[in-house]
Amino acid sequence: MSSRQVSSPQIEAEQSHITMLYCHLDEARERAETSLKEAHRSPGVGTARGMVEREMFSGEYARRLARLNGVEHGLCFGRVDDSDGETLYIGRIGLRDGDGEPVLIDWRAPAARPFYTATPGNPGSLVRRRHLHTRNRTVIGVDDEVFDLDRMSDADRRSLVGEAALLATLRRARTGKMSEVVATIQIEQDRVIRSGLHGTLVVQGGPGTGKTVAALHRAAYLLYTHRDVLERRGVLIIGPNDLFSRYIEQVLPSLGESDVVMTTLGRLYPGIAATAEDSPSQAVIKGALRMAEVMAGAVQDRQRVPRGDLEVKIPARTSVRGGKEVVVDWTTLRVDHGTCVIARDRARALRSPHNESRHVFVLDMLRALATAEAEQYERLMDEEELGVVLPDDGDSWLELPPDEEEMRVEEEETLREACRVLWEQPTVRQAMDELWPILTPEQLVGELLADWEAMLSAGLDAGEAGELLRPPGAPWTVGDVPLLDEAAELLGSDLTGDRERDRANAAERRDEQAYARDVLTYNEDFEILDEAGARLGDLLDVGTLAERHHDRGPALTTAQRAAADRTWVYGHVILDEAQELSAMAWRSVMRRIPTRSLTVVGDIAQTGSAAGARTWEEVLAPYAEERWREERLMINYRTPAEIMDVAADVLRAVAPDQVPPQSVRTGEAPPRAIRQTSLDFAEVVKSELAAIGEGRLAVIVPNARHTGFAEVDLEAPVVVLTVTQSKGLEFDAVVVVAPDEILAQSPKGGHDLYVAITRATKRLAVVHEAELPDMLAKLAR
Ligand SMILES: Nc1ncnc2c1ncn2[C@@H]1O[C@H](COP(=O)(O)OP(=O)(O)OP(=O)(O)O)[C@@H](O)[C@H]1O
Repeated sequence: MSSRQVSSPQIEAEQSHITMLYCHLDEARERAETSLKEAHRSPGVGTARGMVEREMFSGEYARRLARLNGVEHGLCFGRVDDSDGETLYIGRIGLRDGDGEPVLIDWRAPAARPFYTATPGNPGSLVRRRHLHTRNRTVIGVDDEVFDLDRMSDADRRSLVGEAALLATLRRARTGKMSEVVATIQIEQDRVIRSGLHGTLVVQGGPGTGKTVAALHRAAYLLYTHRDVLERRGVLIIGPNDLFSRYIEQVLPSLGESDVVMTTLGRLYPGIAATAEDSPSQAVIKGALRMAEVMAGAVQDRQRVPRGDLEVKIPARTSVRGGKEVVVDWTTLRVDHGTCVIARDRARALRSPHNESRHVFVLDMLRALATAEAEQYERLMDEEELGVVLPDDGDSWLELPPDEEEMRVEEEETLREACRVLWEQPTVRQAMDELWPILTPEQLVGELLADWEAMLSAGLDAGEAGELLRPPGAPWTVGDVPLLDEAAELLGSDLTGDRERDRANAAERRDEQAYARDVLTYNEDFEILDEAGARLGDLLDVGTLAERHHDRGPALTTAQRAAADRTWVYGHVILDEAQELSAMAWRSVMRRIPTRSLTVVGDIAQTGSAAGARTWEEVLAPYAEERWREERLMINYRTPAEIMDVAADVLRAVAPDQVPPQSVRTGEAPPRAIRQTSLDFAEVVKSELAAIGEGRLAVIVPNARHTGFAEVDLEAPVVVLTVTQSKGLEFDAVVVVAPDEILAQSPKGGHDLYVAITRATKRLAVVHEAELPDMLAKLAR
């Protein structure tokens, strides 16, 4: 194979093709803009149907416009020529000319695949792969890889010069934001990206092997290939923290895809944004699967019966004083202990969520109270009758004995009415709330973790409870989120008062669905075609349309609806830095994807959380058993070989069974160690910054030294981070401070050190005061 840069006539030829493509893009944009404006002006606005149509059309056109705007930069980046003389241009989206002929192939389309998979040893039918470099809309360079010089024309052969597109990309200074790599996807990454939608795919790879970038391109590929399912159900991407989400947020929009839900483990439970971290020992306790039983125990403990009989005071006599009804006499109703136990057990036996079975418990208890009230009343009557002689009117014997069934119905009605009256009594409600309260997940978890005895009763041992005990109202930690999610499952929704509303809502939804079906049928002739020729009916389903009609506010995208709904079931979930998830966190994630259509991305060797994964087999066993597949990425695109050599020693010391990835680049400055009597890193930072010229630098410090640093701005030239914060990120230069303290800061300290030193793309300096750990012996002094 030869690889060269082509001469200026070739660049000119490519320029005219690129100019033509941008013309098509502009036209497509104009069409979308005009349609959007027309949709806003569409007739019938004001009527319900008009509003729905307007919402529906403008939503779709706005999305299409955003997609077209997102691909402006680097619209076309490649070209392949095959042995039959056919040429295809590869770009971020597909475009057709006026005759419907494809002029640009979407990188995700099957026809584009040879651009990524052809190798010198296995070129398929390709004779040449060309990378086109553009700035704005101008072609500034072209790289060719020629697989079959013999099959090229003489003119083409003469025009070849070369520089590997990949290496040029990798050498660029970092900006603080991850970029897409659509022009230089490598074969092993292509396999990950195009792996089928179904089932669980684990992408295991060392630092810098492109796991994150491949997973994001996979999201774009899956949305393109399975748009029907995935636009309806949504794609969820879960990252380790907000900083990481900010780092990757531009990748999908720049690939023309913005309709995904991006979240973190701390935000998985809607309404809570947990950022605080637990200590390693707390994380281990909260993360163990056993916590599911503890949570169930905590719920059971909130389904109480009194120690003895239940006694509830209710008003016996009231009188109106000063316009107000006041109680002048109370009476006590008593329900024996056994009856209370039966009521509790009957409600529990339903196996419904706590808040939903409260209804059954309360009804049984009200009946018992009403019966007690009736008995008391009868006793009173009997007592009164003892002293009173009824006048004999002589006729009473004539009354026929009442029919048994009639009596039963009458009694039942009296009982129900008595229950209803009792339920109005604050004292009765209070008693019910004490025995079987309506609980929110926040109440259950918050109160449990602030109550040592409650934790013991729920199933934790004294040591564990002591470890987790915290003041009421303490901030939520990331480790609390799976507990809240578990609690939400166990508690269910609060049904009191909601039943009627639910019923009304369900009826309204049915109407809306029928109406939406109507609109879609009505619009069958109303052909809105996108580039792929899809009609409205293909773009929107009845559910989505009905939902938009229902909201009546701004049209909600699937992503927006999904993000606000804890019980939303996604079409696909991508889990990054997945090695950090505890067993309880896996449980929460799996709830959102019962089909197990999941991409799990991570590196067992980088596990920093004490509750994190040791093997993928172990964490996936409860959910996917043997039914998952693995792709391994072995080439490190980030860290140069000089730094990776040092990192490999660390890995050997802390995880000898793990294989370090091979660096694709060499030739950067040797990483060095600087011993100082104080750990003042200002001078080192200054000299490293001068050495990289432009780009970004990170100082990675032990947790205990990370105090007083403001909110991290990844686009600033220098940031100071903990190892946890630096996970998944990269910088041109990295200064690691006090490696001995990083090693000692947690049971996974060695893994943390491995993560810290593999963040650099060019330069690494280690500042230390204590003796340098042996595993860093290869650093230059
Ligand atoms: N095919 C590629 N073309 C260009 N750049 C690439 C390619 N693959 C990876 N890179 C670059 O390599 C760097 C590392 O990629 P990424 O962050 O995805 O790795 P990772 O495996 O997730 O690393 P870590 O485990 O350390 O988080 C990024 O800058 C990414 O853009």
